[in-house]
Amino acid sequence: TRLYTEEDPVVILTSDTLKQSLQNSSTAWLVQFYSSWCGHCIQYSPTWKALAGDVKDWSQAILIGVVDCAHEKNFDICKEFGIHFYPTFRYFKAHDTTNDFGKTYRGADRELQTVRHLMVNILQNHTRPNWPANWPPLDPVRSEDILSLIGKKTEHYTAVIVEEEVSYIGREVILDLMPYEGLTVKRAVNSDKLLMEKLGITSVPTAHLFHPNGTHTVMHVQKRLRFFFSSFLKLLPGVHRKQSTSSPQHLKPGSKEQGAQVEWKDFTKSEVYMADLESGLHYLLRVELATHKTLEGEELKIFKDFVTVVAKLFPGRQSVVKLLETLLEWLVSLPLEKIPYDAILDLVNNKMRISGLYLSDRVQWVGCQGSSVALRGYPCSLWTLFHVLTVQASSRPDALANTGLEEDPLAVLQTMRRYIGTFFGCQECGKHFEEMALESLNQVKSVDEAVLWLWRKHNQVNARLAGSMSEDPMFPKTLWPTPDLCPSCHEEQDGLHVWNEQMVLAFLKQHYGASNISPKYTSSSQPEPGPPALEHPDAPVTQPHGKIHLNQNVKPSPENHPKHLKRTHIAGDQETAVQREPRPGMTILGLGFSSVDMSLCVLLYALSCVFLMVMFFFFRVRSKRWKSRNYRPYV
Ligand SMILES: Cc1cc2nc3c(=O)[nH]c(=O)nc-3n(C[C@H](O)[C@H](O)[C@H](O)COP(=O)(O)OP(=O)(O)OC[C@H]3O[C@@H](n4cnc5c(N)ncnc54)[C@H](O)[C@@H]3O)c2cc1C
Repeated sequence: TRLYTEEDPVVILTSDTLKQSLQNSSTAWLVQFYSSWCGHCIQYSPTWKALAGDVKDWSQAILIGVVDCAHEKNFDICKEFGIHFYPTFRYFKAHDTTNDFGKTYRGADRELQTVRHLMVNILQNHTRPNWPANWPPLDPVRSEDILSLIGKKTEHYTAVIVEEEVSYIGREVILDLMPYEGLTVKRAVNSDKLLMEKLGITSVPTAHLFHPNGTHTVMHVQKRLRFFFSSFLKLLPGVHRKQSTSSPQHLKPGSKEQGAQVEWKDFTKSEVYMADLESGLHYLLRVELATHKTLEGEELKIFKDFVTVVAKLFPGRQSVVKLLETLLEWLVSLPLEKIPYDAILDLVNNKMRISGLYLSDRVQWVGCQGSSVALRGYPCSLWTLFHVLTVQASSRPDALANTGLEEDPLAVLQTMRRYIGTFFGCQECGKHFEEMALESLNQVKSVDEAVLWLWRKHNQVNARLAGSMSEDPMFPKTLWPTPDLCPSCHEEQDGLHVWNEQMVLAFLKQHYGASNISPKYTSSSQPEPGPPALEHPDAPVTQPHGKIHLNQNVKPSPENHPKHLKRTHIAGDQETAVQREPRPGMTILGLGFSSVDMSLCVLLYALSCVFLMVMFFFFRVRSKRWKSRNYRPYV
């Protein structure tokens, strides 16, 4: 196997792509020529990958590449570039037309922080003569340029990092923020006495933030580290990742899309919202599952396990938990090998009108709302649901007793893995998740490790998707929890950001714990229980039978979209509805019988047949015995 794959944040270069990538490139390059059989290269590969991940946001200025010189295809190109030893590190300037073979880095120190500083130097010095117009300056700015901002209204924020001349933090933060718009980051040095005096700075590094309205404040971060400064700036309101021209246009909160008013719901990042969890369950049970007409075999088992885990662990409202428990009882007690989806839907819709069971069919994204209808929503709620479930499994160890899943620290994660692989509409996501599970799930030995595993993998997905089309510019994908949510979770070791996992675990248990789930925006319109609903299948489709109302905030992605559902826009009613085809049922004497009714009938019929047969044989045996006992032959 190769040391680097497409999944890594490095650019894999070959004889076909190396020269054309380097020549007159809009970015500088730092390329490692390695050999996959060289022990040093193998040992060094995790550092190189970590470095590439660490500077992923710098990619408009400098890219990290690799060339495998042990690959037959690259023999000639490595010879042409004069590579004699492995690994060899070469850097190449941006906009270079000379076709040279780059400069070799000969330093013995290849630690991540040293190489990152080298990259800053490459950019600053090596590229200085023909500095690309779209690159932010890395040299310190003059005090006049900063002091002139005081009291001046501007269109965006300006952040000024004031530090020692030799410090790299300012330049690293400038590069970290390169793909973002809505702010400019500058660097100043503490030898600028006028600036120090005017801004009242007594210790460095520090940062000042000039707001668009002309005011300026000290940037309050819990730790004066690169990651804290960068993270603070990325999360400022109005600061978001630049969108490529092909990306969809995004909404500002409260703006209009397709004529429908998107009602923005205020929320806080430090809470989890029951409305998201319930909307996710609604989507899962009534939309995603609807693509499977019947459940049987492995699919049925996976669904049963999913319902078991959710019914036992979901810290939801009583009406929802009762509904899930009823669904579970029904699935467990019916010895059917094949269950039509419609029967499940009838239960989810509480067709039997059992008092106190209810799952709203309105989609209300709150913490999961996106700046556009196509972003966030369901997948966000699914992550949230599983984080909540892993935390519940660790805080309520007996909750899964007598389910067959007790004693298994992996119960929630395995259920999630199988659900995602079998039912989750985004197949690619399922494939990636399965790869991650195959790689390390077997190392999870306790329920606490399960909580951390899911957090780690979710961050891995965030890192992979940062800057991709599915990222909501208003909710950039970053390492989570961000320092504003959990300062003690973050530390720095040898210039590299590291997690304090003990703190992360404590934070996850608090954040996803039952007491941090806010009931705000949950719908309370529970219908009054009435007599069991017997409907004519041809009658106008009314809720809850068959018609699923989604408000404008939901738009299943094409891959999630059930094929047999018709999407319609209801004119005048700013609501998108998904209307199901009329379901096959049975009409007797004008009365409609649902699949639940039918299966109960069949079950009762079978039971009464068995009962009658038992009675028949019982009396036959008794009458034989009676006859033989009382038989007196008359001779
Ligand atoms: C299992 C799974 C696999 C996926 N794979 C892909 C994929 O391969 N490609 C793709 O394009 N999309 C994938 N998605 C969708 C993608 O991960 C996001 O869910 C989607 O883009 C919406 O992003 P979001 O901004 O709402 O944040 P999400 O990533 O959905 O996160 C939801 C919320 O969880 C919290 N959070 C963020 N990170 C963490 C963490 N590390 N630990 C705990 N909580 C956290 C935050 O509050 C965040 O708002 C996947 C979704 C799932 C459920």
